[in-house]
Amino acid sequence: MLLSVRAVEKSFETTDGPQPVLRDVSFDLTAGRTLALTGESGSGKSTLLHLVAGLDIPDSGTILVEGQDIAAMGDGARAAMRRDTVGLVFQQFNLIPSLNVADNLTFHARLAGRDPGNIFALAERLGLGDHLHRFPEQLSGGQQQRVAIGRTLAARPRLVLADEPTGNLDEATGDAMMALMRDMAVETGAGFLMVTHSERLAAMLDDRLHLRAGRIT
Ligand SMILES: Nc1ncnc2c1ncn2[C@@H]1O[C@H](COP(=O)(O)OP(=O)(O)OP(=O)(O)O)[C@@H](O)[C@H]1O
Repeated sequence: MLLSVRAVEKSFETTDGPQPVLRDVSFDLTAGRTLALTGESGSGKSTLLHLVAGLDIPDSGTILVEGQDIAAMGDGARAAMRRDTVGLVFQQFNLIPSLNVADNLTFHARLAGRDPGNIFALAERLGLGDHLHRFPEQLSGGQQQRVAIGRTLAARPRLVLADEPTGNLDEATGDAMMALMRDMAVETGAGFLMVTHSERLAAMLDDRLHLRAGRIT
């Protein structure tokens, strides 16, 4: 199994004491499948995605990525897992301002020691074919977002995690980018987990997980 989440609980400390954010969350994601994570604002979606990405640790329960318990890993092993196995697409693009589009697109693949593949073909697919030599500040927000998506996918992660990755794009471009992310993830045999508020985007994926007040419903 690519991803197994079992009985995960997570609370955050507040001035009123610990506030439970995730309660008894369990699900699986198989390689090659796509899963939408939906739920109202504050239901715990981003918190769950951060835990799966190894950016935070659950209070109890287990998260296995390719059979490895990420809470049991040391910091170094968790960082290596994030670099080698997981690809993140967040709303903040975090492009490297001093690198042009071509070098931003290949950056993560090189960090992970992978061949980024045909960057021209990737740029064409992203609608960035004419922009490979531009720098991030010379791109629109939507174009920067497409670079961020392409950079993640060029590293061919086995688990692709996305948090509202098309939030800054118009509907048609957002749908096209979602389809591209989904297709590229599936083509490489990866699993794809995406947080979204959009019923339309959720319906484009194989399966759906809905959170209400931290529980799967
Ligand atoms: N680091 C933190 N410290 C304290 N509380 C937090 C922290 N991170 C999240 N929370 C709280 O946990 C709850 C769930 O937040 P989370 O960001 O996971 O929700 P979400 O479903 O992704 O919401 P949205 O759709 O608005 O992004 C919220 O009540 C939030 O205030």
